[in-house]
Amino acid sequence: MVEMIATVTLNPAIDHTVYVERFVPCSLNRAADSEYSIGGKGINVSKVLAELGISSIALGFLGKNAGHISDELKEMGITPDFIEVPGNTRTNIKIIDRSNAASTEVNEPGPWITPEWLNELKERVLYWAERCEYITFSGSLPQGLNEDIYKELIQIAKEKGARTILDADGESLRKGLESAPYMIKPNIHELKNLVGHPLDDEREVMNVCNEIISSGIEVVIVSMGSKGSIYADSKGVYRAYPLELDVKSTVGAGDAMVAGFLYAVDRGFDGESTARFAAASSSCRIISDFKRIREFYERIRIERWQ
Ligand SMILES: Nc1ncnc2c1ncn2[C@@H]1O[C@H](COP(=O)(O)OP(=O)(O)OP(=O)(O)O)[C@@H](O)[C@H]1O
Ligand SMILES: O=P(O)(O)OC[C@@]1(O)O[C@H](CO)[C@@H](O)[C@@H]1O
Repeated sequence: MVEMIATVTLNPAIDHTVYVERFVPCSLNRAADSEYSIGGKGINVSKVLAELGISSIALGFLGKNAGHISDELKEMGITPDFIEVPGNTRTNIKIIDRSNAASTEVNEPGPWITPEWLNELKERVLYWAERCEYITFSGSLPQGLNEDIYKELIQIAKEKGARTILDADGESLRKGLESAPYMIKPNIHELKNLVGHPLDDEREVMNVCNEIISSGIEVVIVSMGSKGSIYADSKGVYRAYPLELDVKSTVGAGDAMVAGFLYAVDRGFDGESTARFAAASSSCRIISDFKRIREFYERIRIERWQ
């Protein structure tokens, strides 16, 4: 059993999700429904872990407007250990078109983080890395942080013996890889950005995964939205095909995959079962119902590719 898991969200968010019957750009759209939820990728991982019965510690920066995030996390059984910073936590807008479940997202940049606050965060990562078996680092960077921040934090966590998981994009992902995290979960767009060319053939995606594994990263899961996912470790590569579901929103589906991966690791699953469980967890996220996880776990179609 995993001793403890910490999630790091440097740039949390309040997600304002607006549902419209049919989204028309450049016109007046009327909301059929609207909701606010606490988010940011690491916080979402913690929330799904809680759904799956696993407690976690949530770290990062919170602005003056976001004290309620810690309260809500506590109510879910998650331990918040955020640093309160001047400025506001961002509000990210998610417009969901109910006719096809497509999402249009507008994410704010987030508050400005000074070197002083960053040093405090490094102290907390160091503290929790000594006590946790796994630490996830997910999402975009708030203003003022350098793109090598994940590289540095992963190094700190690894030196204290924690296994690290990175879900990032662009330069922060590229630099983070230099510290060889235990696992990464790029989506297909992030992987294309990383390699710098299109990846139209899925076998090519597999080859890129194999290259990443040979560079010292132990597990790669590439999520491909409605096309499913590819899981790779040193023992095998698995292709998971998606279920046809009545999608409510795909926002946070990738974070649910990371949480599903951690659950599987916690239970000592093999590669195939881990790929299956991570996919099942993301399927639950998109219909907002984690009670069906066992059913989805059984139903997901998996092929061994290597
Ligand atoms: N439309 C869909 N139908 C079925 N499954 C889906 C759909 N969209 C996403 N999924 C499932 O969720 C997984 C993760 O999706 P995706 O690749 O969109 O993650 P992501 O881009 O990291 O998302 P986010 O950043 O919002 O967390 C997919 O691999 C798949 O299993
Ligand atoms: O701007 P980032 O940090 O890349 O992504 C933030 C975000 O879009 O990711 C989550 C879904 O994965 C949302 O809760 C949140 O709004």
